Parts: sequence; structure tokens; C-alpha cells
Amino acid sequence: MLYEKAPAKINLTLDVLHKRQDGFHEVEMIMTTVDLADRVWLRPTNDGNITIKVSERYVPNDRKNLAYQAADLLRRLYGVRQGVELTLNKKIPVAAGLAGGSSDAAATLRGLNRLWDLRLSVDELADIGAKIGSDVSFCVYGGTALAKGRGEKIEHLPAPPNCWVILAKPAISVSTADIYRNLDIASIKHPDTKGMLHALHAGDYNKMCDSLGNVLEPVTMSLHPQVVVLKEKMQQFGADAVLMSGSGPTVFGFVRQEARVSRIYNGLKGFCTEVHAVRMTGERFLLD
Ligand SMILES: C[C@@](CO)(OP(=O)(O)O)[C@H](O)COP(=O)(O)OP(=O)(O)OC[C@H]1O[C@@H](n2ccc(N)nc2=O)[C@H](O)[C@@H]1O
Ligand SMILES: Nc1ncnc2c1ncn2[C@@H]1O[C@H](COP(=O)(O)OP(=O)(O)O)[C@@H](O)[C@H]1O
Repeated sequence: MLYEKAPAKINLTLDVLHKRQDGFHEVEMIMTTVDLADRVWLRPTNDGNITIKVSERYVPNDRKNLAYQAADLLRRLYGVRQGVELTLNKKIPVAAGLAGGSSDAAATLRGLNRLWDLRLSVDELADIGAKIGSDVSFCVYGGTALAKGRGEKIEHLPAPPNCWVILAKPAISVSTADIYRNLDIASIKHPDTKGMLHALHAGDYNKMCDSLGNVLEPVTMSLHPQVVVLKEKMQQFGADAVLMSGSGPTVFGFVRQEARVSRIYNGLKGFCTEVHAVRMTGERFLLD
């Protein structure tokens, strides 16, 4: 029995360049992992089956689970006969724009690589991850990266300057496909991806705050006004900068002054059940 950590990601920038022939959107986005993680336990079994144990509501325990899909794909690719029981201990809010399911799938790939002694490189695992979902390759590596293509082309970046990250998810669920479908490419206001790259290379916290941007934010906000309210509240309570992550609806805020963290956290707790105060990690997974 072994376990893998599956951290959440946030999008520091998310830009859409155009819609592709295959229906996906060509993106350019900077992502980083934060210190809020699911745990995936992997127990070998002899019955040849993949089973999922998860107690969280709204998370499927069958082949719809991305962790199941990761195990199934790896087993078919490498002709593995052994089974595995995957137990997911969910801490990342579900359907939140934080890539919880993708990170569980990525952790399953890393874990099974060890459990089944497949000796695959992290790049090989990331390529396999891309077949499961656009965010899975990034989640295989973790850390901080510029993602291109539909999200699977990864260029590693330095970790962001250290700070607190407050995450707050309103009690609504958002479908990523719906948000992309409602995006009007012609009216996009592109984020300052170059500015964010400079901020990360220079370790410049203020520039990182100024360069945050996500083209999906106005789309989700127009469908779900609760996200606008949450962003405004986080700003009023004193966050240095606030943005929606991915397709939402989670909003994150950066804070450097420790004294402000509990003020923002407690203020948000008043009207939002899922609030977390965590640290940036920006730490990459390196396989041996
Ligand atoms: C928006 C982002 C930003 O990181 O994350 P989340 O909000 O889901 O966390 C990602 O682009 C989401 O990645 P992921 O959730 O893995 O997406 P997938 O399962 O591959 O695709 C779900 C659906 O989103 C749309 N999609 C996804 C990625 C992309 N580059 N273009 C798209 O149009 C497609 O309609 C697709 O059917
Ligand atoms: N391991 C998993 N954890 C959470 N959700 C999962 C998982 N596998 C599949 N799903 C499905 O994927 C959907 C999106 O979940 P999630 O990955 O948490 O959100 P997001 O893509 O917004 O970051 C959920 O509604 C759920 O039905």
C-alpha cells in the first residue's frame, strides 16, 4: 500500500487564442500548485479489477472517475494483470476550477508507476495523462508552468514568490465545457501573460498581483453573479489581488501580511462554506 499527494492548481493567467477544429480551445495559461491536496491511496489486489473508494458526494466511484481512467489506461498500455484499489481522500473542492479530478488522475499515474514498477519517466506519464484530460499533464509534474495547446504542452517556470492563498468556492457547480462554449472569442481581453512570466522570473510579488488575468472569468461571472460578489468581498476584506481560477467558480486571493489572513478567512466564512487558507507550493514532482 502506498499513497500519492494530489495538489490543487490555480491559474495565474488563462488566455484563449482561438477555437480549434477539434472543438477544443488553444490556450496559453500559467498554472501553479497550492498546498491543498487530495490523497490517493493505492492497494494492490489480485482480482485484476480497478476499484475506487471515495466518500465525497458528487464524486463518481466508477469508470467516470478520472483516477479510474488513469489506472485503466496504464494497465491496458502496459498489459498489467494486477488489480488496484484506489482510495481517494478528497480535500480539494469538487468541480471548482482547481483540477481536483485531474490531480487525482495524475497522482494515480505516479503511484502506479511505482506500484507496478513500470519505470516510466515523468514526461512519459505526462503524455499518458494528456489522453485523460487537458489539465492532467500539468498535474503529473506539479510546480509552476506555462501550458499551451489544449493545456498539455508544458514549459516549466520558477515557483511564484511566497504568499498566502485564500480559496473560496461558492455553492454552485460549473461545467467547464459550458463556460468554454459561452466564451465569445472576438470580445476577449487578453491577460498579460508576458508580464506574469517576468514576474515569476524576477520573483516580483507586486507584478505577479498586477498581471493576474483569466478570460473565462467574465463568462462564469455573467452566468453566476455569486462569483462577482465573492471577488468583491475578498477585495474588501483586504486581499492584495483576486482572480477566479480556471472555469471557476473558485475565487483565490493573494495576501502577504499574515495578520490579514484570518480576517479575510473569517469574513468569507460568514457566507461561503468552502474557504481555505493555504500556502503557494510551486513544488514539482521529480521521479527518481
Ligand atoms: C479551464 C481549465 C483551466 O485550467 O481548468 P478547470 O476549470 O477545469 O479546472 C482547463 O482548461 C480545463 O481542463 P480539463 O478540466 O482537464 O478539461 P477537459 O476534461 O480536457 O475538457 C472538458 C471540456 O472543456 C472544453 N475545453 C477544455 C480545454 C480546452 N483547451 N478547450 C476546451 O474547449 C471542451 O469542451 C472539453 O470537452
Ligand atoms: N477524482 C475525482 N475527483 C473529483 N471529481 C471527479 C473525479 N473524477 C471525476 N470527477 C468528475 O469531474 C467533475 C469535475 O471535477 P474536478 O476535477 O474536481 O473539477 P475542475 O475540472 O473544475 O477542476 C466532477 O463533477 C466529477 O463528476
